[in-house]
Amino acid sequence: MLNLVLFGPPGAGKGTQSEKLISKYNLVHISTGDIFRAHIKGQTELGKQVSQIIADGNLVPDSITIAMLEEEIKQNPQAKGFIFDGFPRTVAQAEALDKFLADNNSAITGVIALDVNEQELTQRIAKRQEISGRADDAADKLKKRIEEYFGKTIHVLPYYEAQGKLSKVNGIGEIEAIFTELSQVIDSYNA
Ligand SMILES: Nc1ncnc2c1ncn2[C@@H]1O[C@H](COP(=O)(O)OP(=O)(O)O)[C@@H](O)[C@H]1O
Repeated sequence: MLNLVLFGPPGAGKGTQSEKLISKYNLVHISTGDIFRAHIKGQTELGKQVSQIIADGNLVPDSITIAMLEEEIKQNPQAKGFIFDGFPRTVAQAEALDKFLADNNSAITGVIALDVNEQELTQRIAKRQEISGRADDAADKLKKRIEEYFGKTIHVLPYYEAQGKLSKVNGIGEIEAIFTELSQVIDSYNA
């Protein structure tokens, strides 16, 4: 199995690159942000529980997020591997994912962090909001999301670095050029 964590701050391009990677490597894409948004749109119980938290730019509690993630993995028993996009966002989530995969005789293959500076992120998301209309893309909410990233999520990096699983790729430049670099890292896992 090829289990990849695509890591990076809001607006780093995780979604864009995930779409390209799943078709190249035949993986299942799990974006916790997309799943939450689908629940909110479908007005499910979970959706109602998280909609305000997300609109405010805060992280959803670990217990809710981890349970949802595990459910999503279980629903794809035929998967050749997964790309985790937007998960794990806390060290507790990373530990839970490791444990869940180990219990299923699997593991994270590698973690690739897309490196993008804060100024570029803010510009990209301002542009995206014109199209997405996402409430959490508004300037004040975005500020909160970036704070959550640098306050909590960034600590996931040393967690994986200690396991020797972390690679970094420059997330600024042409989409195709970044995709090529990501592919090179992934191909090196099997080499
Ligand atoms: N792993 C997670 N843990 C906690 N909250 C999450 C997680 N994934 C997504 N969310 C919630 O969904 C929101 C949107 O996530 P996402 O679509 O990944 O956005 P982006 O990458 O643009 O920040 C987050 O700001 C957070 O509120």
